[in-house]
Amino acid sequence: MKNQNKGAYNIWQNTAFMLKTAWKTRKSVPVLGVLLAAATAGQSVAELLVGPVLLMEVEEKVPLTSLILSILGFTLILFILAGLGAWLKDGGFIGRIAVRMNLLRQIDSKVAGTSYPNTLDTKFINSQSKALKSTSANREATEAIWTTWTDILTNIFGFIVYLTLLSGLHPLLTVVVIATTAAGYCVNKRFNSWGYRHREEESACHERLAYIHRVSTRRSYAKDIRVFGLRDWLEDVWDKTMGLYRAFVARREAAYLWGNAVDLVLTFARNGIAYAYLITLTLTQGLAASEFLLYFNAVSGFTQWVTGILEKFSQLHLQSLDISALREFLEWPEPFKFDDGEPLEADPEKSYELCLDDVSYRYPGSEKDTLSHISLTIHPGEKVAIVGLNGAGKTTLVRLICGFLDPTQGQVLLNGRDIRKYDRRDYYRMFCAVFQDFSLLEASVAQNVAQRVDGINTDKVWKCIDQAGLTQVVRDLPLGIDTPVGRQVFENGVELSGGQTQRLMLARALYKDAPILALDEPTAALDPIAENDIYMKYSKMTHGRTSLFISHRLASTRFCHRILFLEHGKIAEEGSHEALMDAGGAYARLFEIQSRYYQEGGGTHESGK
Ligand SMILES: Nc1ncnc2c1ncn2[C@@H]1O[C@H](COP(=O)(O)OP(=O)(O)OP(=O)(O)O)[C@@H](O)[C@H]1O
Repeated sequence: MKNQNKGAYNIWQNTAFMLKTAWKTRKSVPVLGVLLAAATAGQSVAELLVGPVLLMEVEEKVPLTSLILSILGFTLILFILAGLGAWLKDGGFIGRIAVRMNLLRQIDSKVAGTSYPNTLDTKFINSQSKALKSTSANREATEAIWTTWTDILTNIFGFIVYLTLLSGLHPLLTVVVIATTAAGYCVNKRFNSWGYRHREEESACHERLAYIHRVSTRRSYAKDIRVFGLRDWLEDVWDKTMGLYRAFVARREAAYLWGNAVDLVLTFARNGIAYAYLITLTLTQGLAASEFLLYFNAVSGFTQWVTGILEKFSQLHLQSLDISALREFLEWPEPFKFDDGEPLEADPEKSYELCLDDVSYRYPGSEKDTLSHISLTIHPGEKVAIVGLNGAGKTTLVRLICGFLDPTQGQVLLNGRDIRKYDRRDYYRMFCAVFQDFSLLEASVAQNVAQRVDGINTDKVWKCIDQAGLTQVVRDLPLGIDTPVGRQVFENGVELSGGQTQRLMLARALYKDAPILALDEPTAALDPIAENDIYMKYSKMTHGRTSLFISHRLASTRFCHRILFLEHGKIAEEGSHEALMDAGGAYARLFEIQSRYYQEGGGTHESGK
């Protein structure tokens, strides 16, 4: 485990990373930063010189016209440098945002493409929120680092010019100024790292607050919040978390306060020594007023440059830690093979056999296996149902078959080869799947069906919509297949009912035309007759194709060639519906109970089949 006070990369490595990113996104960003630093330092030097130079001219009694020309010259230089500074600052702004957006996009891409188990891993999720924080605003590390580096360069330019000016004074003075400032920097650095060392605590508060915010504002919670009076609960959790966060911030500020106090004492001592020396020099060697003014300003300015350099490096250190956290996220290890895996071509005309060889699976942190010692072969073209009560392990089994999870023991084989060998993205191309949670896009009907923006085959979209039984519904929409779905992005978007959405998902699965179909209870929200109708439709559409149907409503899947009845993570019974009914075991008992429920309690749908 790496030290939390240190990032995986140092300041220089992170600066190089940002330069590389900027070079690919906006080359102008670092260039404008350097020019801005030169303009700002130049302005400061001009401001330093204006008083002493004019005073010297007065002392030397130069003609009035020369004096006026000097004043005008300085005014012009200051005007140009200030204008140039403002122009460079504005010019770099958009570029800096573009670089940050590039990194944000990389985070999105990592999240969307990462190995599925990472998405269930709390450490990955925490790392993700740190990475998101570092790219979430203009003031955050990935954008603020440019300002910090510009400030450092400004201070270094100023430091060099002022050092040259002060070279006429005693070298010990320069040593004292640098030494006290450096000591302040070291103390500050120690205190400033407090925030980073306690980032997990801060991140936990942010996560919880963000969750409450999501629940409070998400439409899907709106009804429950009202019916169950969840508002009080939400407000309670929010208040308690805010209390924890406030306490955290108070501790952090206390740590920073100590750092600032030590720094203040050192600054006081440093300036005191410097000014005492200058005054002694004036009294003993009789410096001219213009020289006194120049050195006086140079000494105070010089300390400011040195402090500036060290303070900005301290700030850069914090920003570097944030950038390190971002890079660690982007480089988060992938347990699955992607580009380094063997390619696999999904051919709907080819036969595929899926085999689970003594497969067990245990969720990370769990004390027992969710699935244990499952051995199963799904033959090409076979329709297999996986049924069982809630929590039996059906979804977990589908996750293993679809390659979202790898077994903790045993192997999943496709045509006899361990699926871990393949590029996982290629393996996913083998499946068209519909899961319990729909992933409806805020996009047009056609884009939802084809899952792409360009190159949509509209004839195929209409065909799939027709097969899914949605033709009339889509024809009645204002823009047909171009009608946007959902109202979060589009004002004129349409809201589809549960059944219509289900059919749209069916059309999407048909459009994908993959060799294996997996349905994980996508019909849970539908009534049994609608569920049966949908399952039969899927069955018909995917005729001859290997298919998996998961349901806890046993009647929905009795058309399948084989039914696996899952209990406590094991295949308790297996066979056709008729064979299982004849056996009179747990499946038959559950089927009777469910049939009775639908006949007596829920309605007459099951009896009607
Ligand atoms: N991400 C997870 N981490 C830990 N345990 C999990 C996770 N997902 C599921 N489980 C556990 O695994 C067991 C099986 O869950 P699974 O979702 O596979 O069952 P299921 O048969 O599909 O249930 P349902 O019919 O309710 O969807 C449950 O006890 C569940 O709590």
